[in-house]
Order: sequence, then C-alpha cells, then structure tokens
Amino acid sequence: MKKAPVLFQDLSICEPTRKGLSQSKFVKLTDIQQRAIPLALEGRDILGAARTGSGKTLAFLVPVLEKLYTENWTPHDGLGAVIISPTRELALQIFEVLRKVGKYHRFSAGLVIGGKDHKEEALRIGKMNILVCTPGRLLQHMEQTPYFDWSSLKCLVLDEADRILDMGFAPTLNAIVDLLPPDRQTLLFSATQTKSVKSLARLSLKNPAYVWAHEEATTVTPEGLVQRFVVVDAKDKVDMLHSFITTHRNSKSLVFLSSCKQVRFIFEAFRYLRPGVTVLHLHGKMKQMKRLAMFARFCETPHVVMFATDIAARGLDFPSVDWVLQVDCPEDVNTYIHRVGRTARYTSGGKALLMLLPSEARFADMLKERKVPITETAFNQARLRSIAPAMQNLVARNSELKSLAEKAIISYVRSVHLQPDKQIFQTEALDLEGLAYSYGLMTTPMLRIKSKGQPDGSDAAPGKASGKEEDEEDDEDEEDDEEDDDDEEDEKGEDDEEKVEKDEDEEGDDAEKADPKQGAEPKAAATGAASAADDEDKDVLRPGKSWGSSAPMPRPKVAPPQLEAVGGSAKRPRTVGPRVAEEEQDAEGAPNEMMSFSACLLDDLFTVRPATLPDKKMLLPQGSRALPPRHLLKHISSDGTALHHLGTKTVFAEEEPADEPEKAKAPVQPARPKAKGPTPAAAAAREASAGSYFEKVAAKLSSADGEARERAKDRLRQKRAKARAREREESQQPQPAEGGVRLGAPESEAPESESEEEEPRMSRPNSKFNAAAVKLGASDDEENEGEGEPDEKETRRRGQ
Ligand SMILES: Nc1ncnc2c1ncn2[C@@H]1O[C@H](COP(=O)(O)OP(=O)(O)OP(=O)(O)O)[C@@H](O)[C@H]1O
Repeated sequence: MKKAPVLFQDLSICEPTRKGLSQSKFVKLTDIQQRAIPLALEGRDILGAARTGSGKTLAFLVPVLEKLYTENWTPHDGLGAVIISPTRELALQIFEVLRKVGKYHRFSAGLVIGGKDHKEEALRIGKMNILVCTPGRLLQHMEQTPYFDWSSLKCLVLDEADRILDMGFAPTLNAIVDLLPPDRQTLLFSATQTKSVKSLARLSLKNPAYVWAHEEATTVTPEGLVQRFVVVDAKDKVDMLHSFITTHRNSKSLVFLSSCKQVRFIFEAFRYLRPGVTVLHLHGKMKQMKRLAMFARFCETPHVVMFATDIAARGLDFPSVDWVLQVDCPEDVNTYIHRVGRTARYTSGGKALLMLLPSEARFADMLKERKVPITETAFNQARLRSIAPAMQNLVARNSELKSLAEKAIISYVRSVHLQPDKQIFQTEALDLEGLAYSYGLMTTPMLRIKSKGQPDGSDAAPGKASGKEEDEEDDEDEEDDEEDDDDEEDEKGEDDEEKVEKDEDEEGDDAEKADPKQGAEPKAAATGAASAADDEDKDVLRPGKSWGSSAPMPRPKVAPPQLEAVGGSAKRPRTVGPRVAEEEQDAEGAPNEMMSFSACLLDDLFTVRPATLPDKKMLLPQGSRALPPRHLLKHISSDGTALHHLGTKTVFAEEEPADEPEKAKAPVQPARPKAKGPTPAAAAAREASAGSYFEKVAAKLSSADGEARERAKDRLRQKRAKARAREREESQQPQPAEGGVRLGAPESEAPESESEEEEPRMSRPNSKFNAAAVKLGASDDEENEGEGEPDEKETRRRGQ
C-alpha cells in the first residue's frame, strides 16, 4: 500500500499550487487531506467525511486547482469547476481560501451568491473558470444568463454535501445536476454523512472513493472539544444565558437559537441589558451586507457574543471561538455536531454547552449513542441572577421589543412544533407561560392550533424551510428584514395595534429553523401534507389568526406581581429605542458603507477582462455613494494586501461627501435607557429623532397629490402633538421600583457593554478576509481594475 503523504511537498502537485499552499503556511496535511487528495488527484470521485474543523476545504480545493492545471485550462476555456456551498458565508469563506492557495494560478474565479445584482454578475460569469456559489444563484444564472456556458465543466464540488443534498435544496440541485455534463469529477464533503443513497445516485458518481477520516475514532466531534449539557426549565433559559454571558466576558462565544425572531429579540434585549461584552447577531433575514459585516466582525473581535440561527452552524471557520452555547435544542444530532464544530477547530480546543428542556433530556442520550462525548453539568445557582424583572421593564416600556418578544415566542413554538422528532420536541410540554415570563411578557402571545388537513400557509410545511432558511430565501428574507427596518423607522408614530397586525403578517415568513434535514425521512420533509400524515397531532401554529376549527390556546396571565415589582410602565419611550440604538451601533457600517463592502466582494466578478467592463462609475448604484470602506477595512483585514487591494477605491472617496467618513469614524454613542424621565439630552435626541421621522414622512408626502397631502399633513400635525404629549407624560413618570433595571442607568452603574461603543479590534493575522489576487495569480494592477456594484435585490428565482 502506498504511503500517505504527510507534507504538501510530498504530493505530486504543480508549482503554482505548491507555492500558494506554502505561502498560506499550509505545510502538513490533515487526516482527511492525506486520504482524500491523492485519490482525487487520480481522478476518482470522492465521498469525504471528517470531523468539523479538520481541513476539508483544502481537501477539495487542491484537487480542483490541479484538475484544471493538468487539463491545461486557460482563462479562455470557460467554466471548469463549480463549488457549491449551502450558505453565502461559507461560499465566501471557501472563496477566500481559494484566492489564497490559488494565487499563483492564472485561472479566474468568481463568487456567485444571492443578494447581489444579477445583471452585473451575468456580464462576467461567463468568463469565470472556477465558481464558488450557492445553489439557487447558480441555477438562476444557468437558466437566465445567455452566455453562461458550463458544457465543458470538469469538476463539481459539494461542500456540506449532506446539507445540499437534503430535501430543502433537492429541487435546485436536481435541476443543476441535470444541466451539468455527466463526464466530470465529483467531490462531496461534509462533517456528517449523507445517508440517502437516492441523493447520491442523482449525482451520478462514478466508482466513488469513500473517505471517512475518523471512522475508527471513539468520538465524532473534535478531540479538543469539551461538551456539557444542562437541563433547564424554559423560564430559566434567559437568566442562564445572561449569567453565562456576564461570566464569560473575556471569551468569544457563539449562541445558537432556533429562529430569526428569537435571535433578533435576544440580541435587542441584551443590548439594552448591557452585559459588558460586544453582542452581535446573525440570521437569514438580515440584509446581505449586514450579514457579511456581522460575519466579518465576529471573526475580527476577540471578546464577543454572537446570537445566531443555524445559518452559522455549518462550515464557518470563525477564528478562536471559545464557547458554543446552544440555548435551544438542535433539530438533530448532525446539527448539534455542526454547531459545536464552530469551536475546537484544527488543533485548538473549545467548549460547548447545550441547554435542554426537561422534555428534551433524551437528546443527550441520542448524542451519546452517536459517539458524542457529552456529560451533564449544573449551573452554579449562586451565580444565577434573575433578569426577568429587567426584561419585563424593558418590554413594558418598548412596544417594538414587546412585539419582537411575542414574535420570538411564536416562531420558537412553531419551530418546535414542526420538528419531526416528536419524542424530543413536544409542543404540548412547552412551558409557554414561563417562556413568556422570561421574555418579559405579561401574557403569552396568542397561538392557535390548526387541525390537520386544513388549508395551510407556507410555513406549515416543514420542508419549506429546509435548506432554504438561509441563503436560498434571499429576496424574501432581505425584503422582510428591510421591511422590518423600515417599519421600525416608519411606524414610530403609528398605533401599536397597527404595528402588531403588520408584524403578524410578516410572521409567516419566519421559518428559519424548521428543517427536518437528513434525520427526518425525506418524505416527511417534503410536504406539509406528509408531515400531517406523519403525526396525528401535528397541527400548525399560526400567530393570532383563526384557522377553521382551530381552537385558541389559553392565554394565561403571567405573574403580574413581578411587573408591579419592577414598576415598569406600559408607556413606551417613543424614540430612543433599540432601533435607534442599532442605527447608532451600525453607524460604522451604515448602509452606504455596507454597499461598499459588498462592492469589495463583488470585485471578484469585476476583474476578468477589465478592459471590457463598463466605466467604473457606471457600476455604482444610482445616487449611492461608493464610500471606500476604509473604516470597514478594519473589519475585513489588517493585512497590507487587502488594504492595498481595496484601497484602490479611494478614487471614489474623493467623490464622497466630506461628512460621511467623519460620521463613520465618530464614536458611536449608545442609546442609554433612562433612569427617570428624559434627561435634557435624551429629550433633545427624542425630539430630533421624532423630527427626522416626521421630516421623512413629509418628504414622502411631497410627491403625493395635493388633497391627500393636506390630509396627511393634518395627520402629521396630530401625531406631532401626540408625540409631544407623550414626551411630557414620560418626563413625569415614576422611577422603577426596587429590583427593576433602571433604564438609562448612569454610566458608572451600567455594566460596561461594548456592544454599541467599542470599535471592533483590528483583525488578526489569520483574517478570513485577506484579499489576495482576485484573478488567481493576477497582478495587482490587473486585479484592481474592477469596481463596486449596485446592491439591488435579486429577482426571485424560478421554481423556488
Ligand atoms: N493542512 C493544514 N495545516 C494547517 N491548518 C490547516 C490545514 N488544513 C486546514 N487548516 C485550518 O484548519 C481550519 C479548519 O479548516 P476547514 O475550514 O477546511 O475545516 P472543515 O473540515 O471544512 O470544517 P467544517 O466541517 O466545520 O466545515 C482552518 O482554519 C484552516 O485554515
């Protein structure tokens, strides 16, 4: 038997790849690389599996580069390899590694993910040799881009193959595979293996080599990972989370929750609670640029907590994550493995804590059966501080937060309800009152149970969200998020009821978690009807709406005394709310700067044949300022190359209004909750904010016809009067009683949170965003030719 190569220099690979690897400091092969690369270099199809963080990315990138090199591929030969990833962030990460190790090749490479201008991509995609993409976007180009030719494709890679092969992505992947030439090499990699022979069959693998690097190992998770679980009541989860965060301020922690709405609520609430460490969030309903910026910021910041959905569970190589905390039970063992795999990567160590409800405790046994070494632990009760009064105070004073809390609970219940494993996920066992209490709500939100067989909304189908919860719902998600943002701005003067009604309408889109994945029978995952057949009691929860013979769930009152104790007022402060805080926090990454960040990434698609590109300025979105993301560069890289590369955009900086960079650089002042009535500064801020809102509305109205405008102005006047009255009222409000958090506590008392204030620290040397040559092996001059691209929403893909 041939001896497995130990060092990259032992491999029979070409000089450009060898140089790229050694310059990226890759010297020794990991297990999976030792086993998979030689077989792939022989031209074999590969089914590869290895623990998280064990180096699978290089295990397919090296063969891809070698394949094209040995085929004497030139930039004029068109598409030679496609690498498909289930999420945009992962695609971006793969692309970055490709840029590093492929630096000395002459191939062109493009990143094709959703959320960017389809037309601009279409202009360039036909000239790419290697594409790293998400499935939906690739299919869209295959169907709609006239000069996109994939007929000579040599290599197809599916990273996180089991995820891509599962039911959520199945129709898209089937359509892609049907179009691709069958005569190609196919490489599939994941940390968990796909069981579905049918899935594999549709890829028409030829005599594939099965490579499972840690088959003999006693554990399926990394050796340096310490794993614990704790059984906790629903009502204590938020307290535990808070205690955990405040006692791990010097760590980098990733916190998983079930749904986008939960992530949003917990993020907003914790920003107010100021736990003393930077808090971030990442979920599939964020706008593309914000998502990428969050991703980058989490990579760059050493002490930080990021709340995330399973969008962050797979493949992402965040540097130096100390803790993975799972507040909600993952839907299956595979998801657990991927989640905890965000820490203890390569040779480093890490810790993971899983919170299980008493009804979910059996999940720990399932983990052990699958060779996950996890042990039970208990929380130090002495360190557990109840933050329910603080939450209640926050929620009572802020209707947006209250609405978010309600939506979070509804989406959580729905996600539990849609899980196929009813032994673990028991909707009826959920302590909704306790949960509502811990989220600061006086009552549980209205939930109605739909009986099976009734007409159903899209969210009823467990399979609907599957595989699409993150990237493949691009437009809807982004619109939703954008709407959310706009709503929160626009509706500040609206009545609560109107707001709640609208929120409930939006709720239908939130199905990020419900994903049966491979643990479920594909059949059950496919349709809502199937799910009904699966389980007699599988009803569908919809927020606040009646569905035929549905019966309302009880709405028990939750411990009113606590509310009294915290003295929270039902009157909400109208202006300096989380949204304003968020805007301030994002000042360093405000929309235009985000746009530029996107543009940086989009350079990938602008660099081949620069001479044929339209004038750079033409590529800018109308009316947008292509601010060079200087300050954002800090988030991207401290690496000289990156600065140089991105720095070429300074030409646009000169066109930038002078105030913009200043704004971006200005230290961000967090919105402080109030202790007692508005301070003069807060009142001024409110006034200003209210003014800007009204001005915005007035501006909108300026285009309306005369009569309508007059009516609207009347309404506006009334709202202004109301707002002033409210201000006056608030200034006379009593202080919260003992036990409550005083909103707007003086600086000295508030724990020092960095969430809004702290400039993210400079990147580390191993930044994921070290930009190298975009055209692989291109000179700086060549590579810097491209320029930014408008950030328009992509059109909805067909067939999805
Ligand atoms: N041969 C190597 N030498 C040194 N570091 C390596 C090597 N291969 C990979 N790494 C590093 O190990 C880390 C994990 O690699 P990678 O992201 O490819 O893991 P993975 O197996 O794909 O993980 P996941 O299953 O979570 O997707 C990365 O930071 C990567 O740079």
